[in-house]
Amino acid sequence: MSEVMGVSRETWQDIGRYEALLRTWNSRIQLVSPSSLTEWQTRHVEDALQLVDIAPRPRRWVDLGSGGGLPGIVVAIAFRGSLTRITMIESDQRKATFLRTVCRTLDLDADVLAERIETAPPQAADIVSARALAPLPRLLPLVRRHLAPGGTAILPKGASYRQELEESDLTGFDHEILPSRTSPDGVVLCLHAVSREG
Ligand SMILES: C[S@@+](CC[C@H](N)C(=O)[O-])C[C@H]1O[C@@H](n2cnc3c(N)ncnc32)[C@H](O)[C@@H]1O
Repeated sequence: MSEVMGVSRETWQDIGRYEALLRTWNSRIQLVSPSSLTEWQTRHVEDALQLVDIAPRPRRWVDLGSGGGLPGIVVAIAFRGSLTRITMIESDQRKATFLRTVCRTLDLDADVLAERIETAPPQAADIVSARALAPLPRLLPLVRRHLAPGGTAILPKGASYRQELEESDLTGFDHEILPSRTSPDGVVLCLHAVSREG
């Protein structure tokens, strides 16, 4: 277990503490679908950890629509002790309370904005992630609001990604499509915000 995806024993211990909190709270507020918990490790944890491998040393990471903390909490655990600062934006107050409880209990260097992504102060992050939040055409304005020039959006997507790309205005981005390690039909879409200069 400690060797999975090159993650340390301490990180797995923290992920285990997060899982315990999530399972307890999930009986009161639905943070993830209960049926998905049977595949907790692959469907949620490894799905989030693959994003960390794509962005090895960011300074500011913002996760949009974090829900129960996926990928935001897993990212914060994985970057514990580094210079990376994580912010999760989640407008549902009960979910935001859960996220703050996890951050406090695990002493994570992360914060939670219980606000709408559209009106939260722009974060100028060098990495923006969003999982299961919205189709790409609706997601792009939200990403643009919080991404710094030269930053990268890392977006796990399902089989509909081709159509979403066709329907999106990617002006200002170079894009890269990486196969998902955890979902046979899925990809991780990376959008690099290119400089307008030159
Ligand atoms: C389908 S859930 C996905 C949660 C998590 N990212 C995951 O993969 O499990 C989408 C989350 O985004 C939040 N959300 C949706 N629109 C939002 C907005 N405009 N501003 C902030 N949060 C939003 C919802 O409250 C919900 O928790």
